[in-house]
Amino acid sequence: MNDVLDRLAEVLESRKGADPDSSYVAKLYAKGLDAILKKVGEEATETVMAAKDGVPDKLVYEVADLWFHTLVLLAQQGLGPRQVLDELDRRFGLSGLTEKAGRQG
Ligand SMILES: N=c1c2ncn([C@@H]3O[C@H](COP(=O)(O)OP(=O)(O)OP(=O)(O)O)[C@@H](O)[C@H]3O)c2ncn1[C@@H]1O[C@H](COP(=O)(O)O)[C@@H](O)[C@H]1O
Repeated sequence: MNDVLDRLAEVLESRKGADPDSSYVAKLYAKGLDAILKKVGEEATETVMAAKDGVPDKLVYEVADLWFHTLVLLAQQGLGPRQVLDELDRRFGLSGLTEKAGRQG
């Protein structure tokens, strides 16, 4: 599953320096950080509204838009999904240790 994120991250990287007229991502990069942050904010709001509507397909669609735009943000900042997945993995490891410690205590 992470393969999708890695492959998408590669595409996002390849759009750096691409023609903004031929690529949505290149256009976002050209507009700059504030424009990307605006999209992240909009997609977060649309995600909240979709959850409130209670339509599962709509929620999945909006979360995909949100994830996509956060990946664009990470790429623009010189980061990628790998760092986020590593952080989640680290927390998962920590919580695993906590549960283990709890069981032992
Ligand atoms: N996954 C996506 C993806 N998800 C959403 N979007 C775009 O994100 C925008 C979502 O914004 P909105 O829902 O607000 O729609 P909108 O009103 O058209 O948005 P704006 O033009 O106002 O920003 C739409 O224009 C979608 O086309 C995406 N655009 C591209 N990708 C992926 O990124 C790759 C590179 O895209 P290009 O740079 O266009 O080649 C593609 O191969 C895809 O895999």
